[in-house]
Amino acid sequence: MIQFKDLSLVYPNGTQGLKDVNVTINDGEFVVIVGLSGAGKSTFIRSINRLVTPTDGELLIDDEDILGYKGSKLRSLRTKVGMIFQNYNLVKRSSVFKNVLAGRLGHTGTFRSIFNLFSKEDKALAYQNLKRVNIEEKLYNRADQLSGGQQQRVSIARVLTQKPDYILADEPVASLDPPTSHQVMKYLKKINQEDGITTIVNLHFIDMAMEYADRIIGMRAGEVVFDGPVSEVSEETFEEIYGRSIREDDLRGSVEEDGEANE
Ligand SMILES: Nc1ncnc2c1ncn2[C@@H]1O[C@H](COP(=O)(O)OP(=O)(O)OP(=O)(O)O)[C@@H](O)[C@H]1O
Repeated sequence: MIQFKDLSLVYPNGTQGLKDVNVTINDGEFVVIVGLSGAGKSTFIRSINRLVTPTDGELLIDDEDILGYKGSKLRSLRTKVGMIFQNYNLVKRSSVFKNVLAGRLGHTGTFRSIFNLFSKEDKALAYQNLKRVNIEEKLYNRADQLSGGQQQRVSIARVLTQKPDYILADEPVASLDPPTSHQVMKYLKKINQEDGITTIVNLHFIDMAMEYADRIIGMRAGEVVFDGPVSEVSEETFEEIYGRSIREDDLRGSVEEDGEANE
C-alpha cells in the first residue's frame, strides 16, 4: 500500500510540484494519473521511487516512510518499485536479453553484476518475461534495432524481471502510435491482473485512461482535484481537471484490432 499524507514538494526554484496530496493506493490497483502538462503527474510518480524527494509530509510504502531513505534502503526501494519511461531507457547498443537481465541487478551482488554473472534462474526468468510480451524472437537483437513499441515491451520485460511489488509508468505511450499504444497498455493491464502488481500510470490521453484504469486521479497545479473509480468519471470530470473543454488532441483514438499484440 502507498500512502501520501499531506505530501508537498517544492522544487529548489520555488515551483510547487505537489501540494498537500492525500492519496492511498491499495495493493493490486491499476491507477491512471491525468492532468495537463505541468500538473504534477511526473512529480507524483517520481516521488514514489524517490527520483524526486518531497519536501513536506509523509510518503508511506508498506507502512514505512520512504522520505528519509538513503543508500541501501533507497536501492531496495527501487528494486521493489519498478519504473517504465516514455523513452524506454534501454541500453541501446546492448542486446535485448542483456537489457532484460539488467532487471536482476538490484537482486544481484555488485561483484556478480559487474561481470554479468547472472544465474541460470535469472536467465530463465528474463527469457520467460520476454515471452510474456511476445518479443522473445528478438533476444539477440540490439535494442536500437527495435521499433518503439518493441522497445517498450522489452522495458516491460525488464521491469518484470526485477520482480517488483509496484510498477510506475511515466507516459509509457507518449512516443507511440495509437495501435502500439494500445498494445503496450494491454500488456500493462494484463500483468496487473495476472500478477496483482500495483500499477500507476501517467497518461495524457483521456480515452486511454478511461479504457484501462480502475481508478483515475486528476491533478492540476500540483493538487489532486479528482480521485475516483472510472465509473464515476464523465466528460465534465475531465473538463474540471483540465480547466477547459476536451479537445481532439486529448484523445489517442481507438483502433480496430483483434486484440492480439503482435507487430
Ligand atoms: N526539476 C525541476 N525543477 C523545477 N521545476 C520543476 C522540475 N521538474 C518539474 N518542475 C515543475 O513542476 C511542475 C510539475 O511538473 P511535472 O513534470 O510533475 O508535471 P507533469 O504533469 O508530469 O507534466 P508533463 O506531462 O509535461 O510531464 C511543473 O510546473 C514543472 O515545470
